Amino acid sequence: MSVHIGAKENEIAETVLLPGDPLRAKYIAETFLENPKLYNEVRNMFGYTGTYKGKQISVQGTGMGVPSISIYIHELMQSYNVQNLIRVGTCGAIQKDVKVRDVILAMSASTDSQINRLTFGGVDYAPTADFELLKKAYDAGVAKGLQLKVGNVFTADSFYNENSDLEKWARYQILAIEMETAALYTLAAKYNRKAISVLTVSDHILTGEETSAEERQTTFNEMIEVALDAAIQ
Ligand SMILES: O=P(O)(O)O[C@H]1O[C@H](CO)[C@@H](O)[C@H]1O
Ligand SMILES: O=c1cc[nH]c(=O)[nH]1
Repeated sequence: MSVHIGAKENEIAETVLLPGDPLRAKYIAETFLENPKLYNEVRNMFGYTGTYKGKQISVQGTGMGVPSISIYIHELMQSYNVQNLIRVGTCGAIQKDVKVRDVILAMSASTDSQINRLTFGGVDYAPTADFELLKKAYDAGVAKGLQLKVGNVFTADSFYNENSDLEKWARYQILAIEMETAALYTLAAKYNRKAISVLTVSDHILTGEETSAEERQTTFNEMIEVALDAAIQ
């Protein structure tokens, strides 16, 4: 096992879905995977492996924010040789034409996290999705008839931030705010692995519109199916 993941060698698939919420990991495993086996309960950050349309897939909760996801994906890549990392997360929209319940593919991620500036001596690094996975996810969404939004998201270090200039981020074409993708793309690049973030708009930050619990579940299903269909292509 690694420090935070209690799986044995070979218990984790080479492709892993990564929700922030460990209960979303449980929901995905129990709803979409055949024969799901729980491999991690350390800190209740559930991880499961099962099969989807005949291919072995794992799903691992990451917790919220850059430090938390960084721990899990580091250990998945370094201790379990995971090759494909697909975040399935929620986000808050900041563009008028991005609606609650839309599914977003994050082509790139801007951030106020200092993690890359610390790594690169104050120089900016551009965290970017893997093109192959991005295309697979896009094709999977189109095949399902979804109007996907594709573009730059913003990975924020704080959920409650009084100082963020959302109008400026929107003017610079940021689609939505979430809290992990910049770290996912940067660490995947560091270890030469493939990563994509597939996000559901759970709320609209400008209008205050939110999804109901039931609507969230249905919309989450679309995001999860896009991620799983991209994983098996
Ligand atoms: O729904 P998840 O995947 O946790 O993603 C979003 O939700 C959390 C904030 O509520 C942050 O982790 C943010 O990135
Ligand atoms: O990080 C997040 C996630 C969902 N909604 C937000 O406003 N922010």
